[in-house]
Amino acid sequence: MPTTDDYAFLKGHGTENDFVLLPDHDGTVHGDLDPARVARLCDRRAGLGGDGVIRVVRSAVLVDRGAVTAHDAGASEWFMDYRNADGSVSEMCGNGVRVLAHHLVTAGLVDPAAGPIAIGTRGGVKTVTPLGRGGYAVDMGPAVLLGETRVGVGERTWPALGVDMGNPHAVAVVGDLADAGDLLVAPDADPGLYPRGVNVEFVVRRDERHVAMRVHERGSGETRSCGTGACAVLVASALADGLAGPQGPAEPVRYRIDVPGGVLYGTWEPSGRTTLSGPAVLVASGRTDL
Ligand SMILES: N[C@@H](CCC[C@H](N)C(=O)O)C(=O)O
Repeated sequence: MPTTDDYAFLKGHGTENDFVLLPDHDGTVHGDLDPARVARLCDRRAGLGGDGVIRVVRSAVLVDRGAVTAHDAGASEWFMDYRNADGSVSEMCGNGVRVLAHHLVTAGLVDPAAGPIAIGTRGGVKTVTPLGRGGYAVDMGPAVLLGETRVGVGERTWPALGVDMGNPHAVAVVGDLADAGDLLVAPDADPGLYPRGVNVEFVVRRDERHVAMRVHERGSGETRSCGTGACAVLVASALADGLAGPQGPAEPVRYRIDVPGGVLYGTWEPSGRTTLSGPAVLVASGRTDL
């Protein structure tokens, strides 16, 4: 039976996409992670505040429970059990997986000298490589193109490209990032293409291979950054700029992606795989009674 002493947490962020981390190595503390509890933890006034919760748990625990597939866990020791701020489950989080890797390294739970850190996610295993000074590169896997679609905010609509990065995205090029309005409610999107909701990115060009984005995250609202969204934006931008075909580029294409909370770099490889680089920061640790 867990006590409040078990309820350890850490708080961290990647380009200000912020998360509550719940160490629960053997899955004995948080059970199935109640959605209402996640929402309370993420509440910015009555809770700790966060765009999502990451339960730090051994992959084998979730596989044994039938909570995730053996494919998603692969040979990883650690799993990113990710929840959005409203308690809903997401397959992947590109900023969160760097923050989790940083925690595993700083807590001595993995040896960074042993090579890239494999982390299980519901979007498959991701490998994270420390770059030094709190920077990490993540092999985000292939981007799967979902085709042309449309998104809307209020009366305005835009053409968008659907991209699956393990989780679903729609990327719309806009004239000005302010065109997306206050993003207090989820943009309109095609429920046929996105039966489980979608993360929507609005993009403007800044320079050659340099774009800026805002995002409305499924289950969390507007956030200061989204790593999977940045990779979707990378792919949509490279296609729009004629630097790649649907299968990927002939040579690696690298973009700088400015987000409200900082700067990310994404690379689309000829193999079709994408890599995301950016910072990971831990800001607090403690115990919560929530
Ligand atoms: N912030 C994340 C994505 C988090 C999950 C997303 N809201 C979803 O529901 O798919 C990122 O950095 O990728």
